[in-house]
Amino acid sequence: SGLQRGGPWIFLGAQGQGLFQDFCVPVLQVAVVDLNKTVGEQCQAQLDAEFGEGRSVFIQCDVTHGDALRDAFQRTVDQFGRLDIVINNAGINNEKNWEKTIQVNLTSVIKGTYLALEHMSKEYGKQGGTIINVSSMAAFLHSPHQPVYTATKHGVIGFTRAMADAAAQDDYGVRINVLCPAFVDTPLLHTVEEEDNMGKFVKFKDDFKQSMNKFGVLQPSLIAEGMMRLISDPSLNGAVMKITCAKGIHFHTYEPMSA
Ligand SMILES: NC(=O)c1ccc[n+]([C@@H]2O[C@H](COP(=O)([O-])OP(=O)(O)OC[C@H]3O[C@@H](n4cnc5c(N)ncnc54)[C@H](O)[C@@H]3O)[C@@H](O)[C@H]2O)c1
Ligand SMILES: CCCCC[C@H](O)CC\C=C/C=C/C=C/[C@@H](O)[C@@H](O)CCCC(=O)O
Repeated sequence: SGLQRGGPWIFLGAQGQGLFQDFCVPVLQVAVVDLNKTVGEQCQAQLDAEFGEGRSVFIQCDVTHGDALRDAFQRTVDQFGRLDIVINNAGINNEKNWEKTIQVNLTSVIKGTYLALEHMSKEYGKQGGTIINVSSMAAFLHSPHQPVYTATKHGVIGFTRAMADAAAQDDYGVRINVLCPAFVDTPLLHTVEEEDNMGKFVKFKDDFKQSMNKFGVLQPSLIAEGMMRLISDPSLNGAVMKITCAKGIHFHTYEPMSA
């Protein structure tokens, strides 16, 4: 991957579980892409403080706006000269406006992956790279309060595994993996309390809290560690990394299909 080269990253969905403090990359160039200006500027200020000015750029962008997303990739490449790592992390939890949830959590991950390939794949004459698509343990443990969120996170896994096969078979030089955290201590967790987000499923909020108590809540630093492993291990392609309090960082295994 580009990690050894300290190559440019694009990180879509900035709040990103407060991840940046926990990435220990010696030479870092990163574009933080987020809808929320305050969050994006805070991330950039953290990066400036940690790594020095000029290594990062904040690009305000709604990932559901196709042209804006394309521009965000182009601006990143214009600024840093190339792209090595893409993390499709932006996600929302909105069962009331569930079409938007599909747009952000699934459609934009697909678009972000295709744009990443345009800038990194050998198919396009580029040098290779690595992509992480963020799913969730919700894809493995169904719960009544998030049917559409759950569907999108299933979709992210299916899309990523199929694309990883395509990348390997057609020699894109790009590894594509998926990361599935359990509950993580970020603002997203609080959205389950809000009728505006959950619609009629808000009545299950106590069940949701019970699940959190049962399974525990992860700190963002462990998610950063998982991402670093996906980025730096050249053997990983099509991997489904799970991160839970009980088992830490581990991988889902699939039974081979019998004929
Ligand atoms: N927090 C958890 O418990 C948890 C668990 C499993 C998976 N996840 C996944 O991790 C990812 C990050 O979530 P988080 O917990 O850091 O949430 P968060 O709400 O703290 O951060 C998500 C970021 O995405 C940005 N974003 C939302 N919609 C956007 C859009 N249309 N365009 C651009 N940016 C947009 C937000 O502004 C925010 O900064 C999501 O995909 C989420 O589904 C979270
Ligand atoms: C409000 C939106 C936030 C979404 C929250 C997450 O996306 C949903 C996380 C859902 C479930 C987490 C379950 C965790 C379980 C584990 O601790 C573990 O016991 C399961 C182990 C299964 C395995 O690893 O094979």
